[in-house]
Amino acid sequence: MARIGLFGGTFDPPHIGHLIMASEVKDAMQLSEVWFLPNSIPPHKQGAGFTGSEHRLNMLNAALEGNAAFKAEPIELAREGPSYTYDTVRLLKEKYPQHEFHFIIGADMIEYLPKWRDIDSLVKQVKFIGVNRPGYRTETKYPVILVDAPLVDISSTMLRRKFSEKRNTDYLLPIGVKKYIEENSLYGT
Ligand SMILES: Nc1ncnc2c1ncn2[C@@H]1O[C@H](COP(=O)(O)OP(=O)(O)OP(=O)(O)O)[C@@H](O)[C@H]1O
Ligand SMILES: O=C(O)c1ccc[n+]([C@@H]2O[C@H](COP(=O)([O-])O)[C@@H](O)[C@H]2O)c1
Repeated sequence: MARIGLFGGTFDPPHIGHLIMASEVKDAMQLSEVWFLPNSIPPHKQGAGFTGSEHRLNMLNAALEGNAAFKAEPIELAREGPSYTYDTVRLLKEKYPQHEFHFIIGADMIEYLPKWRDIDSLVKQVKFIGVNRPGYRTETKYPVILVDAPLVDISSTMLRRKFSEKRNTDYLLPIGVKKYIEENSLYGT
């Protein structure tokens, strides 16, 4: 049985905060791989306007290049409607009954867990691994295993703003992702 981390996100764009947390959780929880799940329609960002799935998947692949234990799993992109984690976990458990899945979330999502679809069943299906994030609390009534990772106060929102204002983004995201953004004129570049 392989221990797999599932890391869901919008990844618009992926940044080093995502990579550091995945890497720290992999080490702390002795995971063999982390599968990054770009969502199709983020359940709590509906109507917010985000970059198309194809660009987000391409940016994710660029971010994960060179790490054989990290891969993009576009399972949510194949489904219509909001990407509820409950549906994703059910499908993955059917497809890979031999794996033990751990779902990685940042502290903003720990706070939001009470609002997740079918959360009381979901916590029985998958182990939640929570990572600290500046400005958010990690206390919760749900069974979340906490992993302490170096705090990085970077968000995709901050990066989208920096790109649109033509400000410096060096070292905040992988160089391949930055190149992709500039080549495809994303975020007003
Ligand atoms: N700097 C960070 N520290 C800890 N957790 C993070 C960090 N950035 C993102 N996460 C977590 O990564 C997951 C995916 O996040 P997402 O792709 O929405 O990135 P984001 O930076 O929060 O994006 P946005 O600013 O657009 O809301 C979520 O569980 C989120 O809590
Ligand atoms: O299933 C839900 O109800 C639910 C509600 C909010 C967020 N999520 C998942 O949490 C992950 C992080 O979400 P986001 O929007 O911060 O990228 C992503 O995989 C989402 O699909 C899931």
